[in-house]
Amino acid sequence: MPDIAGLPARRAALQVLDAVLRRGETMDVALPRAAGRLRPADAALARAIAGESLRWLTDLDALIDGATRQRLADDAKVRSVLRLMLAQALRLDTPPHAVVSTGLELLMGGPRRLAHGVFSTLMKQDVRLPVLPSLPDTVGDRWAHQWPDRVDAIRQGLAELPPLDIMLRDPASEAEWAERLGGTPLGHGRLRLPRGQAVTELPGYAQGAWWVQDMAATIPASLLGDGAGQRVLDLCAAPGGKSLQLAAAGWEVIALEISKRRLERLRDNLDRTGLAAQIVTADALQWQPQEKFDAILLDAPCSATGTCRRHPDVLHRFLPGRLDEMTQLQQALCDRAIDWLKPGGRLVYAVCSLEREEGEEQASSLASDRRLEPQPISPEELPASLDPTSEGWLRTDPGMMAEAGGMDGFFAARFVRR
Ligand SMILES: C[S@@+](CC[C@H](N)C(=O)[O-])C[C@H]1O[C@@H](n2cnc3c(N)ncnc32)[C@H](O)[C@@H]1O
Repeated sequence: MPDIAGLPARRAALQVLDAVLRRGETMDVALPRAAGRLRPADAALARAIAGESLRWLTDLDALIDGATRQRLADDAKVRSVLRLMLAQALRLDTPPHAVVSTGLELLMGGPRRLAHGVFSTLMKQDVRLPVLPSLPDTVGDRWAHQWPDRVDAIRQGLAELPPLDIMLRDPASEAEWAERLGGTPLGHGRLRLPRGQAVTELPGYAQGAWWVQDMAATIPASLLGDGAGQRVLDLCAAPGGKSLQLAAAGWEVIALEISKRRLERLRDNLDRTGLAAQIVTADALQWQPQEKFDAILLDAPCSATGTCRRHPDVLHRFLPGRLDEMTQLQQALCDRAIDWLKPGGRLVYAVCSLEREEGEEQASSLASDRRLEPQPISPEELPASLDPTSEGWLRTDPGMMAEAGGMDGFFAARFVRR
């Protein structure tokens, strides 16, 4: 029997939720596997349902728990199906009859009456989600402690899907592309477009005039400035937005990355934009360069909690116990990067993390390294709405520039090799 309309998208969304919550996979890995063979519209719907379920998971669970006499196990299939059903009704404005027909189908041979009862009760009660998404305790408690003045703004930034930010290959063409694409110029070749567009269909994509990159993610590479005649090592390079930026700024780029799979995106983007970088697939902890570099960008592997607006799965995959392992890896990478710099060479250390251990604390320890001298970031180097910290570092979070659509959480600090 053929599937009822819309069922494949819901089935894929359920698989993604399961992969993220039970196996700790990223949505970016789980989605292509679950939805890769679907029509583009169904794949987009699967992404939207899974994404909104993860963004509002804590609040959806509170609604489910309020409507069940016996608490459903965290990993019960019926709980996940209810999460998807409620996310569609409360966030995506899907008509209840479509939510019910597709949702119950996912529970063939299972507790369909229970799911139907819970969903109908909540709809009759006309329940609503809170204004700000509640955070899972693991990150909520940390951020309330680490960012007491920012945590509500961060939740506000998380509440809505982010706009589409792009970076132009030629920053001087900002006004032209702003008009052609109907975007808002953010300065230095950054443009902000309304969300929900088919990226590959937009003017300029096929010709490689731009690539997708969150506004905050564009800042670390820009801190190395113009690179004409100089060599830069992009130490953890994939999927490669920063390598493209560096190549566009005239640097001779050596893009090193351990993951072959993640490098495919960089290769595609280089082909499309006509920019050049030498790609090295290697473990940075084993590799040795032949010559030293004028600059190194270390966009280190991290918990990625700063990207929670675009990747709400990070909120549920965050394991405080893994932070030590991550910070040790970051330190080891920094240590090698310092040795590979020419005297006077610059190091930018960056992470897309809101965890101080991965950002501010790493920068403090680099500042006390005798081989390095801090090179503070000046306000003129940053987009108009941002200021450096008192230490001369960059710190962004998803609650900043909220009225204009927010930005990812990022940390960056710059140093010079003595
Ligand atoms: C934050 S991401 C880099 C994002 C990238 N700079 C960009 O702008 O698209 C960190 C990257 O480090 C890579 N990585 C992790 N450990 C590594 C290692 N030992 N050697 C090289 N790359 C590594 C990961 O595979 C991941 O792609």
